[in-house]
Amino acid sequence: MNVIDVKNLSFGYMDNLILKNITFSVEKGDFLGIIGPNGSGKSTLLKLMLKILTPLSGEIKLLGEDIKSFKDWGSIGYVSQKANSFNTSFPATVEEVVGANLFAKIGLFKIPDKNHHDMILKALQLVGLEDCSKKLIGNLSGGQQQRVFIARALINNPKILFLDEPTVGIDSKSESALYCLLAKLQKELGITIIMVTHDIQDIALHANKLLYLSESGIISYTQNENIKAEFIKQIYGIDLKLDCHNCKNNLKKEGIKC
Ligand SMILES: Nc1ncnc2c1ncn2[C@@H]1O[C@H](COP(=O)(O)OP(=O)(O)OP(=O)(O)O)[C@@H](O)[C@H]1O
Repeated sequence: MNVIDVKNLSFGYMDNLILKNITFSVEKGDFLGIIGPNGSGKSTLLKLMLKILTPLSGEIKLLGEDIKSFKDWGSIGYVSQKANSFNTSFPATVEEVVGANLFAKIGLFKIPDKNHHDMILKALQLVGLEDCSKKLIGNLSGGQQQRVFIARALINNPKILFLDEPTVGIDSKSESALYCLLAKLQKELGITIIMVTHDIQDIALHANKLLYLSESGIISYTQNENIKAEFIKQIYGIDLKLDCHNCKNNLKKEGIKC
């Protein structure tokens, strides 16, 4: 089943056309990596799929429904690029940051009840931070903070999780742990993952589909898991070693369970 269908999509800011006649689809449980040079429109494409922006022309369907009439936004999780620039000196605890996404459900001035606390704890358990719920967000590492933002996006049990450059500013160990977490969400919970990134090596290793946006606003797209290295070679001219065995060994060495 397709959870996202994008057909002949075009978009521009003022008279600057960024995306030209783009068509692709994403199936339930896919991990789609969106790659491409700076300014090619990757974040813009995410914002169109999240209805933050409106297409110039073309069609977007989420979970089988036209985005124009789509209402089930609880099924959609989003970790924006701005999560990276969240003011972490703000005196909020981890559970308050994660619970912020519940206010749409419980109302801004209502106090969360036990059920809501359980939802927060479950989201924190998914990202392995259940012991940090009372800590101030500013006292966590960059990688842990990124996990908190993912927990916030997971709290409503989304079917699709969009992430915009979630590995910016975190070290390679935290980055590996993040990919482990995403694989867990994809494989164990069946969450469809759409991630914008510049990490060609890691995304080619972990995503099962890749979409490359060029500077001219056109996409190249591979749905074939077996030709990801070939796809990257054609676009970037570099040879990638997509050796998952090695990657797992490295994670083991770093003490990360995957
Ligand atoms: N609100 C805006 N108004 C006008 N132009 C914009 C706006 N947002 C983005 N752009 C322009 O649209 C183009 C695509 O931007 P976008 O952020 O989608 O690219 P990107 O591929 O995500 O880039 P990066 O890899 O640097 O994050 C860029 O040229 C950018 O300057």
